[in-house]
Amino acid sequence: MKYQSRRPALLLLSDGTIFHGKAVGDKEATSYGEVCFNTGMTGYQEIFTDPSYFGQLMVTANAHIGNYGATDVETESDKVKISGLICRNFSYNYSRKDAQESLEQFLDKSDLFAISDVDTRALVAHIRDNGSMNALITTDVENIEALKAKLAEVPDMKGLELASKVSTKEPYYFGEEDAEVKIAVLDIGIKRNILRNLAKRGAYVKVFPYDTTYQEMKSWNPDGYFLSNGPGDPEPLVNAIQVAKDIIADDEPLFGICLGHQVIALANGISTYKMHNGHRGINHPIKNLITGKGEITSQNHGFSINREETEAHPEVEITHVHLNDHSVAGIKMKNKNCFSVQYHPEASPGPNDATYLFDQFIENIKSVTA
Ligand SMILES: NC(=O)CC[C@H](N)C(=O)O
Repeated sequence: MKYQSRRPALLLLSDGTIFHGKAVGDKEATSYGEVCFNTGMTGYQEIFTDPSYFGQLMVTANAHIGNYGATDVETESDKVKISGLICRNFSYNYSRKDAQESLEQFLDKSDLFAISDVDTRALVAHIRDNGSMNALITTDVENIEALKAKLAEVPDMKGLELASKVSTKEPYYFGEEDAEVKIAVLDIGIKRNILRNLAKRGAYVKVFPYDTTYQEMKSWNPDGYFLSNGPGDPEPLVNAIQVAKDIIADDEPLFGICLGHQVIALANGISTYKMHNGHRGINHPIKNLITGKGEITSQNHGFSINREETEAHPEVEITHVHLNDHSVAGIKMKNKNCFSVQYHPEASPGPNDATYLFDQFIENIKSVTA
């Protein structure tokens, strides 16, 4: 049954282009979101559960998805966060000793709708040339005109606040209580591997909901602060930007990743913009301008910070640059204990070239607590 008579499905882009495929699974479904592609060859489970992808339809550029199955540890949050999956070949079978279930079973638990047998090479080229846009995937292949009207109502990613949709509702702790340093995290969509990386370096972490104020975080008496990755446009994150401003004003140790990096830039009056196409993959080249060394990094972002404004800023220095398009990949504040990167040192998936940034953060904290 799985290999025969599969339901026809299609992808409709907001520019009217249609790509045909087949539904994975047997249900009727329609899913909406901003279409984006990830070029990583592995790490699909980590990608699908990354909260930064909330509200996005994911195209996997790799030709085979699902062939190494799923586990309950290769996850970056409690459930699948992408709004739909578009792939070339979906593997119902899997082959790996440690896998616990098939990708189909794993996606079913989050009720995720996926379509396969799509010409993803043509699709990726289309999105690359025409830029990011909203789209839908559906099994309702006879009702395109009605679906077009619904697609037109899907909000644009630019200006969209999504952190509140994925942030924790209640504060929680991570790591050992008797750890050397205490770090307060503002959760605007955090990936688990960031928490693992902090705890592994001797930090006890308290994770706060997205709308927590600096004063509330400070009352826990942390040694340092962290602003997480997350979905959506950074600009509407009024509270997070205020929290960053307050931390910087008090000159407390601060580190930000991806959305957190963009929030730190906005707190410094540097604007952000929506990229033609984001960076999503696990082989993005970065140059560290302080050491002169190259890094291969994991990336997932559709917004970026304004390069000219950063260069002209008297208190902010560019520390890392993306070698493909020279966009800003990292900054630090010249006279404050604050730095951030646009990419993902926690990888998951991806290479570990940049994990030194977590060591640097712990050193930054210890330099003031010692
Ligand atoms: N991974 C992230 O934190 C992504 C940040 C932001 N949502 C962007 O797309 O640029």
